[in-house]
Amino acid sequence: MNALEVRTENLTVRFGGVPAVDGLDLRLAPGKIHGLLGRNGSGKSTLAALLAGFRKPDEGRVLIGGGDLGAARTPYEDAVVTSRICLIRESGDLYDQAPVKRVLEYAASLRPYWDQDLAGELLDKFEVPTGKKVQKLSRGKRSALGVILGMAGRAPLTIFDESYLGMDVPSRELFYDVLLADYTEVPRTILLSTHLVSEVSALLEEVVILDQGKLVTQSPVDALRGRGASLVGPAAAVDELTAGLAVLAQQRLGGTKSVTVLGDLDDALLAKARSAGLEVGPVGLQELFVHLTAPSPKEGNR
Ligand SMILES: Nc1ncnc2c1ncn2[C@@H]1O[C@H](COP(=O)(O)OP(=O)(O)OP(=O)(O)O)[C@@H](O)[C@H]1O
Repeated sequence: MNALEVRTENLTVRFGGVPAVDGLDLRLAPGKIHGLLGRNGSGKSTLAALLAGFRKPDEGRVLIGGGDLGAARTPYEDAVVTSRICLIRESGDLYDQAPVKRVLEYAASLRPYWDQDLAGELLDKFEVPTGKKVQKLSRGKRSALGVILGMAGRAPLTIFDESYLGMDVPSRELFYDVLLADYTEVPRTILLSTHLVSEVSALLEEVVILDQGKLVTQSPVDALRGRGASLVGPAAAVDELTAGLAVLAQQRLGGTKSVTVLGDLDDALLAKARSAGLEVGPVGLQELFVHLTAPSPKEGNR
């Protein structure tokens, strides 16, 4: 498996003295699909640019190693490392005046692991016309082109920074399917930066959550989802069993209620819930994300 490992040490970038990425110590294990989650302005794009070597940190460092690179090195101004990293941003970073086929040829010339057959297959699937200039593509087709470049590049570290936001729901679904199928065939380290948490949660193995440039948590998804539970069933029974617990979210439909609680449920409570006919499951990633990144009452906007 040619997948890169990413580490950051005290990684910091400031704009006008205000930190956008603030002392991050991270490790992205090789060969996994990681989610980079955070609210608007939390530092996701800045972090993605740092990992890809597009930007120099003000403090600390990024270390990329493993796969065919071997010993870890910093990506900034290192062409060997950056040729193995593909960052696709929402803007696309595409040359507007060029026809799609030129953009693809250019990407193929830069990317050591480029797969032309995959590119062709994805162009058909996403129905992106190769003869048109990039400038003439709709927003959704530009996003699809970004996704095609990111997937066909098969870079050992591939980062999608909200690059698929311009796509409609069926196209995003297609992207998730294509990503999973190709990752299974050719495992690499993938980082998906997004706030569409519920859409991508099934794809993710690990998540990094940022808030105001700081690390809130880095965890395998299963461990994170185990930090709480959801109980669904007759409203009266759900209310009785969740009284006094930390409730993250609740929903009622007729006589049925669903409540998400934080914290471990003890065995006695779980047994009671099951005997009352309630369904007990793990907490949703989106609900946890909202909880973990909720502004504290004293904080204003940045
Ligand atoms: N070039 C820049 N100049 C000044 N401030 C910047 C610049 N780029 C980012 N910032 C600021 O840094 C912080 C983090 O921005 P960043 O774009 O990394 O967040 P994000 O999580 O990607 O946000 P979003 O989800 O809205 O895209 C924000 O406060 C933003 O205003």
